[in-house]
Amino acid sequence: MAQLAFASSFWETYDRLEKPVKAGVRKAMAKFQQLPIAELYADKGLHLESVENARDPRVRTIRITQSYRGVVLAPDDGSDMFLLLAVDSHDEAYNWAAKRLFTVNTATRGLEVRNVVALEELTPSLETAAAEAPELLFEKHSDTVLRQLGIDDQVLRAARVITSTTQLEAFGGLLPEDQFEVLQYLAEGFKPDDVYREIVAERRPADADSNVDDSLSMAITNTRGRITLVNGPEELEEILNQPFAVWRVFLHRSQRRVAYRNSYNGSAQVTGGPGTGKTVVALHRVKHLLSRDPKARILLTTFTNALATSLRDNLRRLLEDDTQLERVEITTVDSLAHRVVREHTGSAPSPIGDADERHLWRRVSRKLGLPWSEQFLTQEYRHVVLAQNIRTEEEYLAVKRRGRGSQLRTAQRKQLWRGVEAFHSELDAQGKRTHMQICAHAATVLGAEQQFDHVVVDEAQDLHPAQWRLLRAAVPMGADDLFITGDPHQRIYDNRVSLRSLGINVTGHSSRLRLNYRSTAEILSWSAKLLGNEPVDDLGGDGSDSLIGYRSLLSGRRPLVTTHSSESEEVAALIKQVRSWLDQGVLTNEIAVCARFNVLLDKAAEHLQADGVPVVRVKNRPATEDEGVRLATMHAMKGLEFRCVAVIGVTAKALPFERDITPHEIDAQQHRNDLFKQRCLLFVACTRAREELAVSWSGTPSPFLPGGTA
Ligand SMILES: Nc1ncnc2c1ncn2[C@@H]1O[C@H](COP(=O)(O)OP(=O)(O)OP(=O)(O)O)[C@@H](O)[C@H]1O
Repeated sequence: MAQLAFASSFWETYDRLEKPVKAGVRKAMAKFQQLPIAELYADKGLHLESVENARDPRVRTIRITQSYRGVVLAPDDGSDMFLLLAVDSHDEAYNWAAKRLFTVNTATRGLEVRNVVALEELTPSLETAAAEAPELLFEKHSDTVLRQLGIDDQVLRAARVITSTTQLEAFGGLLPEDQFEVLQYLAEGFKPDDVYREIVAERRPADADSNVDDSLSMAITNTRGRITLVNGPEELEEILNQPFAVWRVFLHRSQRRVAYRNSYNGSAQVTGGPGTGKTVVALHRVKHLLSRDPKARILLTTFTNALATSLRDNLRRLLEDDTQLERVEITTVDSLAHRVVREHTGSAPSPIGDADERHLWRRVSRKLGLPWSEQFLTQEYRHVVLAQNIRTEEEYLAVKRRGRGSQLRTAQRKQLWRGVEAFHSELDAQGKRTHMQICAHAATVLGAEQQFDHVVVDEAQDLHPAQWRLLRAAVPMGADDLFITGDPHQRIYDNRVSLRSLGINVTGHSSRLRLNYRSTAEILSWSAKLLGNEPVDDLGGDGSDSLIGYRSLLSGRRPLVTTHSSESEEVAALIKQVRSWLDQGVLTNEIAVCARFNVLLDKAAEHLQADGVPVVRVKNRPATEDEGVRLATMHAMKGLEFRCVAVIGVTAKALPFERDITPHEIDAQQHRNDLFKQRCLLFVACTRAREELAVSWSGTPSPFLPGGTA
């Protein structure tokens, strides 16, 4: 009987295989566990055969279905260990198999794979270009140093022609995994000793100096981060049957590298477009921190209660040991603030909702005859007063109103401050506080107690400075204090911060993920156009961010974009669309219908139910397995994902929604920010779709939509 192992390259696409192909994988793998090696080779159904012109003679293919082949690495060391590398359509599988070479890293002793054909083709032309280059990326490191870190002859030759980190990243997919990571660390300015400690020492087996076994089976056993060994039929069944569980076992190297870096000398930040696995990385970071220090207490935050519930479920699945979960508080920043204030004062704070806050500002404005709208006042209070923690009139008169595009002279500021005081008195009279005030209060309490050793923040792009102050106060400043993940392109609440000014410095510890695991390339490229050409402020407020290099390896149908003559016609078309997805075998809980406002969702719900389709509101926090097409406003779609998504009512009236847009003449900067926030909202909604996206409207379409309708 053979021993089975699975490589990360296989898992990266496994989830996307059609059901019959997955069944074929299960059947083929079961044979490996049942048949003696000689019978495996003789088995007509499996058809285990070598690949003509393969660069690695140990590469074989197996039959999965009529049109799909699996690629495996067969033992040549007398062992019975087979490694499943990939499953793809017939021609793709052979093409992939023929170009790959597998080697054992001399330093980490792990098994690595390279695209040897592409490397051979590319290196000579780059050598010519490098001869002219003013600077080479690795010129300060000698061959000896690079070799000690596991760089072999072919990679050394390639490394010697690389001129920039962009070029290194472009090379990345071709290079052996551990060696590429070593080069990335060096390119980031790490000293060779630190790279040895972070990568080589972490992975090299303890007995590597005395045991020089370089056999395939030993290398496979040594490669824990990229290869899973599977023992027995039950484990096989479990690993192949868990939907969406792949991320638990394998991280892409760009993800692993940030999640499992032993330690950051301070805070760290990970950005990336939708679906690049930021949440996955945050969860693995928590796992790493828990395992590294058996006493560590961790705060893991996200933006909504629904996302906190899903984080808890996923973390429970990821951790091997249930007691570890007890050391993690998983919550939203507002709930944390609420708890801290409640525990400190002995009574629960009473927060005021957004609508009531606006209403209160309207009252104050009218009462004092202020010349500003409630919207202007709400934003001034939020983006200036609370953001910069302004407590007195003197502070307000002196403050730089960052991010605001209107001027306020001293007399106007004095007048506005009267408004702030009146607003506070009204709140006091009602015994209420805004969420941000509760956060500010909690920050002062936590500052004295510091209840956590590490803080991991997901969906960081929408946090207000008051919320950041609370997070900063929750953990002592030092190594691995905050680990932050977020995407500035998904900023839907227009909170901009300077992390540095809040005592959070991620300089030198900032990484970007570029590979999208969720959506097809067709959905991504269409959705990216929704953002227009506005520069996007980065997460920490130090510069701008972009989606350059952001891509998906998955492909599928182009988004279906349709216009309708009336809302009723649009809803009727929606019912048809949902029916067609259900007919294709998509489950109700894998479909979401999303609109800007609840009125249209109510209408959609009514018609879907009348047609016999069960529905459930995302805000009611259904369990993952609960039946029902998910209905959500665009805001509630944050962080979620579904196989099929219908975004309806994308009209010029809804997006942009005029009431939420500051008029240009009142504040030009805020006007731009408000508009962009709504573009982001549509972008977030559309990028929740894994396989199919349908976008529709009736009447005049939203100007945010890329031109052309179906
Ligand atoms: N290494 C991986 N292998 C396979 N699937 C992965 C991997 N990393 C992430 N995924 C899958 O990709 C999808 C998106 O991941 P995740 O939600 O972490 O992305 P995100 O960057 O947080 O997205 P968003 O910003 O849009 O909320 C999930 O289905 C996740 O399971």
